[in-house]
Amino acid sequence: MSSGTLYDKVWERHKVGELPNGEDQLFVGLHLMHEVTSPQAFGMLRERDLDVAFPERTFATTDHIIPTTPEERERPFADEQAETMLQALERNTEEAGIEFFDLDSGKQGIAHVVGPELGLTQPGQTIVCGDSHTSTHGAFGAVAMGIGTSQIRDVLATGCIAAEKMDVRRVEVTGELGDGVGAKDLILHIIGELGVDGGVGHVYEYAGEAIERLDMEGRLAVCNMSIEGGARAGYINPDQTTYEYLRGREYAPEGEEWDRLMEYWESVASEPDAKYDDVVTVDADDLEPMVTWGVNPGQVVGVTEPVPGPDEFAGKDRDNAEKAYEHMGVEPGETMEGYDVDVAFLGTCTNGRVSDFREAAAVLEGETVDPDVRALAVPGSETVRKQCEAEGIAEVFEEAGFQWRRAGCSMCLAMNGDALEGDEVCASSSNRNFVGRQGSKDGRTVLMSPAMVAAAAVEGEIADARAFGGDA
Ligand SMILES: CC(C)[C@H](C(=O)O)[C@@H](O)C(=O)O
Ligand code: SF4
Repeated sequence: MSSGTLYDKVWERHKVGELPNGEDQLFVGLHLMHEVTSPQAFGMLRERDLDVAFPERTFATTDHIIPTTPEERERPFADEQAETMLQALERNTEEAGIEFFDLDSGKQGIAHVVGPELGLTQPGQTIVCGDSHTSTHGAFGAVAMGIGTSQIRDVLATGCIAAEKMDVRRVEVTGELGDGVGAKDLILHIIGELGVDGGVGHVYEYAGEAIERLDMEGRLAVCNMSIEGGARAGYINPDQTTYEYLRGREYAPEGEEWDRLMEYWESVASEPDAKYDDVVTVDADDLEPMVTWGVNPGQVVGVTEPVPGPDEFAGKDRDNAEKAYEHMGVEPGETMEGYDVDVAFLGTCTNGRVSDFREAAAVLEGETVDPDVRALAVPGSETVRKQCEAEGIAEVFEEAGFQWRRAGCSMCLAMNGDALEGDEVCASSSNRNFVGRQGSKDGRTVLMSPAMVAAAAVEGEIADARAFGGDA
């Protein structure tokens, strides 16, 4: 078992007791909530006549079902199911006294974008949300994990969850990312190397030179996709980059409280002699912009590299590769560069932050979206949207021919009506390329960085963003 790691320290600090089934009872510092997974949990509380124990530790937002055009956001929504879900969240949060970042708050957005940017996400916390991409928040040096409905019920009723402690794998990233290669490329490469199931039973501690050099938004993108590599959570030890990002944010501590917490934050970082259950090394030198060729995030290659052939896989991986070639219509041995694209989608909890839009705007500046491409820019939050509008980034997108939308998950999961049609191919900055993920069973998703999405939008096919002098 690991010891002296941030994961161990934060876990022990929040452990209330051991349960007969071997799990631990863990106190939760921050609980984020969205409309999809919370209604059932509130229903369970009502059945037992229970109150919410720590409403001040829970924050709610609406992201999955929310329309992304101003017209469609008029209430009541045209989509009755979406309207019902939003009303349930409004009622539940109001009755419990939980702060809800609603459409009028100016703070609405994807839970994993909102938490960090408002300073709710802090180092050394235990953070949960009924959403698998809660791993995102680990970028601050927090133990952050997705939970299921019964755990949402438990955290609402008691402030605690029952959880099983995982092994810790240190993912040491050596070397330096080249120009036009960023955090998204790195995490896609890591998942390609370790496999989509590689992290099962583990949390990943990302460390090493290339990780330390990432800014907070890059670190968020890396930790976001931990779950796509099978890890229960992922984190990065807090450092000056973390503290500088956090200071001054709306919900961040101030004054003496800041000093007091800073001592705690510094104390939870992994010890230099910490013991890990496993250590793997990944090299960032010579990495290219990465693109997926298949139907899981681990089926990935560099943009100028050939798609691997069936002989390069064994067993289940080989079957999965065969299925992927067929669904995607890709030829082993060819590169993904030049693969036709119908839709370009920029946003999500992986790449819907200001730096992502800046990166894509650098590619789009003075360029025009291919007339055959439907291009959507969906900020991860209303805060991101307003910041991009203030910086003139939104204008670059609109002038190039992108639709500039309101904040939400949008076409990542297509729960809000933004969806692929037929067998459209989408160049997407999201995190999942599963069959049917973007709302059409024949739809095809190619995961890539924001700069690469912009390049694909302009070319109408997958293209190397480095040719645009894009600054990833
Ligand atoms: C709807 C939600 C429960 C789901 C998740 O847990 O991740 C979604 O956010 C996703 O990305 O598939
Ligand atoms: S943006 Fe996508 S991955 Fe993130 S929470 Fe929404 S649906 Fe899930």
